[in-house]
Amino acid sequence: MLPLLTAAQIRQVDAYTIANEPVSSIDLMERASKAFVSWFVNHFPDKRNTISVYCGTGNNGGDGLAIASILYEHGYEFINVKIVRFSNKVSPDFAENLQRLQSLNLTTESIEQGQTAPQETSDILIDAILGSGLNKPLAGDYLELVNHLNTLDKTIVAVDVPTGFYTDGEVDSDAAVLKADLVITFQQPKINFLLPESAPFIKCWEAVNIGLHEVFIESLQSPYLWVEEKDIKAVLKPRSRFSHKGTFGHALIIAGQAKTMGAALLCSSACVYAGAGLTTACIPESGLTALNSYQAEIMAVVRKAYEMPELKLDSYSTIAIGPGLGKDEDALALLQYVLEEYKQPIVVDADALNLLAEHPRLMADLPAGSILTPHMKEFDRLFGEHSNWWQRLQTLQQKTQELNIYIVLKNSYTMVGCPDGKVYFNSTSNAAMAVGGMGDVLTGVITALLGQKYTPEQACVTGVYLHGKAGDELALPNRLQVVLPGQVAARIPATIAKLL
Ligand SMILES: NC(=O)C1=CN([C@@H]2O[C@H](COP(=O)(O)OP(=O)(O)OC[C@H]3O[C@@H](n4cnc5c(N)ncnc54)[C@H](O)[C@@H]3O)[C@@H](O)[C@H]2O)[C@@H](O)CC1
Ligand SMILES: Nc1ncnc2c1ncn2[C@@H]1O[C@H](COP(=O)(O)OP(=O)(O)O)[C@@H](O)[C@H]1O
Ligand SMILES: [K+]
Repeated sequence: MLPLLTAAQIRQVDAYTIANEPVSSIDLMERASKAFVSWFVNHFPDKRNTISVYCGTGNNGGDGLAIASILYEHGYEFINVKIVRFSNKVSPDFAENLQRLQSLNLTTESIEQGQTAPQETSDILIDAILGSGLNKPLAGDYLELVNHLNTLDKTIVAVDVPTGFYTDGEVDSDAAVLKADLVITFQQPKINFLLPESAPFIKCWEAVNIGLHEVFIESLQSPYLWVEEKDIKAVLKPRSRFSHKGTFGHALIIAGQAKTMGAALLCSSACVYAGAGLTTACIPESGLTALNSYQAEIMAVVRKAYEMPELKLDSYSTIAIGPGLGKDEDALALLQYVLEEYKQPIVVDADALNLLAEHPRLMADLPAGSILTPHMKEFDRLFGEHSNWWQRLQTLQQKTQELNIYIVLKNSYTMVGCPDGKVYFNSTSNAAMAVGGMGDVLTGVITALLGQKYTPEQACVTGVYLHGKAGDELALPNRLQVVLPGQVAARIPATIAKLL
């Protein structure tokens, strides 16, 4: 897991690395700039590109100067360096890199205070004006320059952070930010890159490792963690030779209504594909034929209106409740029954979440370690309206600790909040997965993993990763704009196989 740090923590790590590793500040800057260029060259291999590098006079600008030199040495000939001299403060590494640059045959020009931005003829602009040192919203000359550059319709590649963008804390949707087509960021994605409010400012980003002191990074104990493939590989367990269906748990999925049987089918089917030994769906009578024809492997317990089905809850190793369940009295009675009778962690999704929101007293009855899987709207119904995602992230940490549960807050970088306050950010999934029913599949996958004796934390983190990865494997190679939930469910075994 890659710890995600705030800007203040990153400054600490930079300083610690320089003090404790055999690397000077200027060499660390050189390392970062080389890492930037190695990605840049991948994206823009044509050396005839005309490139303007806008450099502030702090360390972000220092990176910009080093990047200009390295690009030039790589054979990019058409480089203009534009030094934004709006401040009299100059960082030592900036000054040193400026001196180094002067030995190369590169055109540099300065943009002075109060001066309007000069003509721009380059195709690509590299933004090294301000980075993680941002400490107030842009104003004055900076604001004017950024607004002007935003009107030019050029390809903008930001160094570390787009100028004007806060890497943590609340993001103002009206903020003045130099909008980046690509951000090549150092060491780790910045926390706010992972929240939807970054969308207007950042089209895409890449993180490049610059070798900051990893032991010190760990020692900061950031609650925010980025999940990588190696983390999932370390958790997934291959099946042993003498295993049998009883080894992998019996999952009960309480879901579906006449008009929303699809949710029950998708959820139960995903549970089967994600490896549950046995899967039983508790569904309305009207859905039985659909269930049997959709997936022969699923067993059924039939519900009749106004009648509690006979459920021997203790015979199940795990229970999920909610997809397509509806919110009528029967649904509420079922939820209450499960909360009263079942003492192991359960998975609560969709309508069961909405029932919890309408009857918040029930939340105290959730078995310890249970998993809620809301999307943004369900989350706000449960815990109140939020005006931004940073606030939602804080509530996620607060509620998981208070209720001793896990919350999977679904998004393009789905967050898994844990009872100890940790939050995992998922690195898989894509917009082709924005299709109704996709969440039902996720619930099925998490439930199956829980039944296979993964801990609730592992079930959430691994389930979210596998679900997104299956969607990526289906959509990305062929640039599909749409993948269907049923396809994602059926893909899960192949996704797991690849990781094992
Ligand atoms: N050794 C290091 O510390 C490393 C730093 N790196 C680079 O250094 C950057 C951070 O550098 P700095 O801390 O020098 O900060 P920046 O270069 O981001 O900003 C420079 C200075 O501008 C001022 N400023 C902030 N917000 C402003 C605003 N709205 N209007 C006007 N002035 C403002 C601040 O005094 C700030 O220190 C990173 O983003 C990264 O690019 C990399 O070279 C990796 C190593
Ligand atoms: N733009 C996107 N990028 C990445 N993942 C997405 C995107 N849109 C949706 N998803 C994923 O699809 C699922 C949608 O869940 P949800 O909204 O509950 O769907 P439903 O209620 O229809 O089943 C979530 O796991 C979410 O992470
Ligand atoms: K920048």
